[in-house]
Amino acid sequence: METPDIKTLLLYGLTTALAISFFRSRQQSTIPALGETSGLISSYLSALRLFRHPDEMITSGYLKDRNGVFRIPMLFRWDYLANGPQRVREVASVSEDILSFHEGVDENLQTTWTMGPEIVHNPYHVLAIRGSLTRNLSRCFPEVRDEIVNAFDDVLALEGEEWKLIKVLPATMQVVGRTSNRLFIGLPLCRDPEYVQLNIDYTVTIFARGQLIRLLPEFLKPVIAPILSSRKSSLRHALKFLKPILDERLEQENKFGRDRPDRPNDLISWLLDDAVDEERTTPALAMRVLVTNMGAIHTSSTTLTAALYDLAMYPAHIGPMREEAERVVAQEGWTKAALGSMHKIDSFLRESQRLRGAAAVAMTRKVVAKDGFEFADGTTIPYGAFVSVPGTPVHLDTLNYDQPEVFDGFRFSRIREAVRTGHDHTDDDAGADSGEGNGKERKMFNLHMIATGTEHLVFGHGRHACPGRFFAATELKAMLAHILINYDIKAEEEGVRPPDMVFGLFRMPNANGKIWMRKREGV
Ligand code: HEM
Repeated sequence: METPDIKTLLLYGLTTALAISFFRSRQQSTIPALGETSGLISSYLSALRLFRHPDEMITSGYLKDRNGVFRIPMLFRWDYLANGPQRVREVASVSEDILSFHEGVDENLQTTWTMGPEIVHNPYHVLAIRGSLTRNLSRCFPEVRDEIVNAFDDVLALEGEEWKLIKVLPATMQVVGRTSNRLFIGLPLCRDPEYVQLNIDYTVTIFARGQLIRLLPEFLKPVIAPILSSRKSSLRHALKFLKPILDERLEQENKFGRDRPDRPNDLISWLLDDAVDEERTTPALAMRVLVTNMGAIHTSSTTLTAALYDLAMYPAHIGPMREEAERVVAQEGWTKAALGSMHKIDSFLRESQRLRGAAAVAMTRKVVAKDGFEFADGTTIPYGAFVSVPGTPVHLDTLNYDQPEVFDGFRFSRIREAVRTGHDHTDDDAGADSGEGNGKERKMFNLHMIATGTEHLVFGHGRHACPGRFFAATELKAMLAHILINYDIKAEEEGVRPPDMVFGLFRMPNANGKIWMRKREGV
């Protein structure tokens, strides 16, 4: 079969878009809408306005009724946004058969076609990440640390004490790609530039192909989506690297079982702990490695990039965090437990995520219950619709944070310190959504980088909160501490932070931004 040409694809896309928008413009709802609902053109113009000014528009919907629900115009549909801590808790806790995270991702990224239906219907890799991977972080930390040191050396390639202008995002992608794969697959593959690049590119490919496939009418997908999808070619490329390793590991597992002293402690073993039937094959395992990389690389490298822009923009934070990193490492060495004592570094990363890490919306779910999803107050979201919660507006709400617009890197460590020393007089139940224990204990926990809450949504919240965040926090804190101890850093232009890039509801740090770096004297 021949690949359809671009004109044919555009024609399909346009026809579908028009049909859907016609339907959309007629959709009735009592839930207030942002923008025009009355006509085809006007509703498209509203969708376009939302694409260009997402934060501004969604904030206006949020502030109109902080506990309400409102609709926003997307290209093909109306999405619902639920405001207020009570509704965030409801969305966070409802089961997959009512509000589905995976069906939502499937529709937005066309997972069925781009990665395979088993990723939607049997996401067992999530269990491996939340369980075994997280439990093994302390034990695997020496390898993670070793890779961080080597990767920064190789990628920055700094000589002597000369300042060098570094393009941040490509550098952090390489470092995070290598470090993640040191944990997932180990040496020497984690240092193979082609393998690392394949994993970096995979996410971009999935997003691009997924958007194209989304334009197709459902009845054409079984025929055209496999041609547009890169699923087979990406898998073939991954197998070039992973097949020998996976073949051997499956053979050993079948021969000797899992209880053997020389069983490697890596993602392959953690996946094999839960993989059954057709998942215990080389291609199926290779696909899970790709998918785990997809969750890990871009998220963590954009977080580190944003934090480095903040470090260069607000250099007064460098001294106290450097002092903390040097002191803790001198006392405890480079261990995962030592990172737990780096409160300022943890706080800085959390603050950077609060201001730069949230998109305009968070926690997107698809309503899959046939009767729709009903909030406790009776507000109902219809079957098939998408519901999310506002992201940036929550992080910038004065009800949640003091002077929310201000970057205050030690905002969270200061409160932790005040709670620890008994000088904190704010409400003991503040942010009581996450963490265990009562009062003081819970409040301390809620301020850690990995703590999610109704007022901190960068990792989502509730049953689908990012399972990789414990690893992400470990590697990011170790990376920032390493940078502070070993390098000097300053903005390309003093006082100027490269502007974030915003594409509709997505936000990321500037991909072309640069900072100056040099090796510190005497280290
Ligand atoms: C700073 C880094 C990271 C950020 C900001 C981040 C953010 C997120 C967010 C927002 C979600 C969706 C939560 C929701 O809708 O409730 C998510 C889910 C997920 N993340 Fe992360 N993530 C990061 C790192 C990682 C890493 C390192 C891994 C893998 C080791 C990972 C694997 C996943 C997976 C598998 C899911 C899907 C969870 C599910 O199916 O229930 N993430 N992440």
